[in-house]
Amino acid sequence: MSALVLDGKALAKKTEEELSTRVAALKEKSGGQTPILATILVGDDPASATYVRMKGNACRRVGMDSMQVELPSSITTEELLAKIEELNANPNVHGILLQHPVPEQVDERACFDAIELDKDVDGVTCLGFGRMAMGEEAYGCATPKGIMRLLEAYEIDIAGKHAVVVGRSPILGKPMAAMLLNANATVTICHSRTRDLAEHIGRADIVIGAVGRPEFIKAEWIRDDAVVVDAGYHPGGIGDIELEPLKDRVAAYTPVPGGVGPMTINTLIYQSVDSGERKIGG
Ligand SMILES: NC(=O)C1=CN([C@@H]2O[C@H](COP(=O)(O)OP(=O)(O)OC[C@H]3O[C@@H](n4cnc5c(N)ncnc54)[C@H](OP(=O)(O)O)[C@@H]3O)[C@@H](O)[C@H]2O)C=CC1
Ligand SMILES: Nc1nc(=O)c2c([nH]1)NC[C@@H]1CN(c3ccc(C(=O)N[C@@H](CCC(=O)O)C(=O)O)cc3)C=[N+]21
Repeated sequence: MSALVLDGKALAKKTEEELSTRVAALKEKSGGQTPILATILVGDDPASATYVRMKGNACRRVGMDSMQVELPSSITTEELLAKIEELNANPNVHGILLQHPVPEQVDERACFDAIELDKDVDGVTCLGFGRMAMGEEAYGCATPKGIMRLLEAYEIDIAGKHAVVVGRSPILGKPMAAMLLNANATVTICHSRTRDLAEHIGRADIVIGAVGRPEFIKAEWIRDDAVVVDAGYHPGGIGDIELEPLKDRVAAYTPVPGGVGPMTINTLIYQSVDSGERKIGG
């Protein structure tokens, strides 16, 4: 039997149609105002520049504006904090994205946490994470929230299932685990100090690959009928999971590309529209 393909690209496209309608309605009501997402790119890493450009393009597709801030790689923490404060104070800015990673002399955590909670549409602040983890209202961290939206759209059962998250980074693995826990999964979090990784993965009903190493998670570790979510992305369209041998024996999987990536961007835009509606009045 061939597996269900969790098509993030298609879901993102469909959602963009709904978002376009909401943005147009907001514009109509407010005499021309649209939600605005400010993106901050520090330095000249070409991959980061591409992602930020894709985020700006997605804003345009739904009729939103974006404000693209580009800063030199020599910037200090203080300078970046000052820029974030300026965007916090700008009433025309409804969401702020600080692209990760920033240069190593910059305190990324301090800069993420400087983002005002109601503009944290990428879900990267400690406060937003804490609220989300406690089940309070907050914008979700974009990649894990995008994965949750994808699983929900395909009516994948989570409650009572054993989910194994491989990776515990602040903007992916850790919030992913909290979201799955809130959805009543039994959650195992694996990381670089985990022993017997293959055995943990072998017990998973749902596997989330977020390791950052190409095809590090082997197909043979994953059991038949698992739901496989590959959050990894490497040049050439390779994920963190060896997907090819799984395609005819698991229950469902996210393709790379076209799975998690488009949902990350879509979630950022979705939450920016939510923020715009709250501030402009939807
Ligand atoms: N599609 C999308 O929208 C996005 C995709 N990504 C992709 O997701 C992947 C992960 O990204 P990110 O979370 O930022 O990466 P990080 O490098 O920040 O985190 C990687 C995690 O994997 C763990 N890890 C590393 N080696 C091993 C190992 N040998 N065994 C078990 N765990 C290990 C690390 O453990 P430890 O904590 O112990 O160091 C860490 O928690 C990357 O491929 C990235 O490109 C990321 C963000 C968005
Ligand atoms: N503050 C912050 N928030 C992020 O969400 C964030 C970040 N920093 N830093 C980097 C990672 C990476 N990331 C991706 C987004 C979309 C695709 C994506 O759409 N990929 C396409 C393919 C893209 C291509 O063709 O190159 C796909 O998977 O189909 C990938 C990766 C967001 N990130």
